[in-house]
Amino acid sequence: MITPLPHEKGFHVSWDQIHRDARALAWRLDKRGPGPDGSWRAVIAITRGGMAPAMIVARELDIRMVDTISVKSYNHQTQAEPVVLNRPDDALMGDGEGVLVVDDLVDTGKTLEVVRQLYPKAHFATVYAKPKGEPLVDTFITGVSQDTWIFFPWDMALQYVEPYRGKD
Ligand SMILES: O=P(O)(O)OC[C@H]1O[C@H](OP(=O)(O)OP(=O)(O)O)[C@H](O)[C@@H]1O
Ligand SMILES: Nc1nc2[nH]cnc2c(=O)[nH]1
Ligand SMILES: [Mg+2]
Repeated sequence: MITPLPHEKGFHVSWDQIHRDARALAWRLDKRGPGPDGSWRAVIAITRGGMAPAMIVARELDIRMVDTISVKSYNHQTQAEPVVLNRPDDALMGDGEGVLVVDDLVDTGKTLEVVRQLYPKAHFATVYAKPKGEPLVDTFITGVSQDTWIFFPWDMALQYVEPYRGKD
């Protein structure tokens, strides 16, 4: 078990924001693949957080070959060693050349490290990146400080909040 780091700040991402940021990621990756026309062979989502961004990237870049690699690292905010629970066929993946691997974020980089070992020639893209994980990611959109916990819309619900005057 790895000791959890304190997260002093929260960065709350709405559906609208993740949609915009995942689109920006797709546009940045457009025509940057190793295909003759700059295309990518496939999009691989790192589940579960990478699934929504990977879907948006695949849609924007018109890539129909989409698969998943299942990696579990965190239980809520507590980190453990990443475990690969399921992965695509080796026939599709090879060494990863021409494949876009997408995740919602890179934090310590442990998850990407494990997937990179499996597919060293793949291109690794995340929507958000914390400083420790930046060396592990090839393309990302927004940098977030290490002491921030990112809250995604699929982990949240709208809630009643007391009026400001009603507190104390
Ligand atoms: O860079 P790291 O420190 O390894 O952390 C990043 C990973 O942690 C989260 O996944 P998590 O294991 O919580 O699973 P989930 O995607 O199913 O929520 C996130 O979606 C990344 O995949
Ligand atoms: N939702 C979420 N999952 C994570 N896994 C590692 N870091 C984070 C984070 O900041 N937010
Ligand atoms: Mg994840």
